[in-house]
Amino acid sequence: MSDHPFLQAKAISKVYDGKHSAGVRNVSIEIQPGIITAIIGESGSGKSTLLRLLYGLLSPQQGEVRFRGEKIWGPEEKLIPGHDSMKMVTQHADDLNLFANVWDNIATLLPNTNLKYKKERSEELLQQLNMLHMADKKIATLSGGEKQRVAIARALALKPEVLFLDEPFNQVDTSFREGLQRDIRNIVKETGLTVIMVSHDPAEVLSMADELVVIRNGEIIEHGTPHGMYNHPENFYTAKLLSNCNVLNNQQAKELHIEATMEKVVIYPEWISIVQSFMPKKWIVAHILFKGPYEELILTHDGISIKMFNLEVGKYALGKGVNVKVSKHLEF
Ligand SMILES: Nc1ncnc2c1ncn2[C@@H]1O[C@H](COP(=O)(O)OP(=O)(O)OP(=O)(O)O)[C@@H](O)[C@H]1O
Repeated sequence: MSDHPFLQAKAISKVYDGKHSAGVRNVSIEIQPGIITAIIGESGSGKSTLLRLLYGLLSPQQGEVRFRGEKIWGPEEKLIPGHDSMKMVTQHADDLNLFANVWDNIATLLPNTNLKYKKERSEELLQQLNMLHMADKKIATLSGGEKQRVAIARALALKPEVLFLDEPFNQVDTSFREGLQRDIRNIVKETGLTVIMVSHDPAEVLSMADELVVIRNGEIIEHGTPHGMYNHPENFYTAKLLSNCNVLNNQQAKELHIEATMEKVVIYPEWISIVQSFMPKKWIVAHILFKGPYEELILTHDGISIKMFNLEVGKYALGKGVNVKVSKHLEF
């Protein structure tokens, strides 16, 4: 075992020409092995830039990236940048041979020196990604989600230690996404693979990642577990990234019996519930958005709107008056 950190960025910066604020500035981060780390942030915050710097696709202008103590060289320093133990899959799954079948797309990456191993490893990869039944299918006939599975199997063929995923599920149907996310989690659990992913989808990162890293304007502002960050975000920016939350000022919050000391009050929709009460019903059901298993209700009162989830679908009609209770709130 080496004493070096697994994967570490030390004060790295990459600022694009002519854009003083765009890119990544003075970022230090240590990636833990064997878990899924997700980098999240609003559009243009520098997520992809950070991922590419860690992978060696971009060279930092300052600072350095080290993998097990070994420097990761960028494209300006090395003909084949990065490290053999790292692979990246983007949303386009673009290195597939469209005219070959699934099996050949994977098997061609494995050496011919041991044909038994080649067959067993191809089978294992297809099994891990639930594609064994599609081994004979031509890539061109696959759906976006199936292609993405093959791209991931290819990336894993030579057993890299780190897999980078850049918005990997963007082109994948929602129904297909959860299965793929589960399979990746299983691979991480079974093989000890390290995954570093970029995503803008809160549901995806909350369910997939072990560690979240939040980036704003090219700087890391906080990191932690999905559970911890969701329930106790240090920053308003993080709360907004992770939840489609209600934001009120402290005066408006008084209408919900919240005496806030700070200016902004954040209430996640699931922290609001309708209660039976003899008090006058002051909140009016202004909109109902049917979501299948639940409804999203917009309640209004005195120019204030709040959003909540209602599991008792159909119970509250438009225009009905209700009373509400808030179980929790955040202040910023
Ligand atoms: N090659 C480039 N040349 C100039 N500016 C760039 C380049 N690549 C990215 N940028 C700028 O750097 C900033 C960060 O971009 P980056 O792609 O890292 O953000 P992101 O958080 O991944 O965004 P998104 O979620 O929209 O993909 C943006 O303002 C972007 O316009």
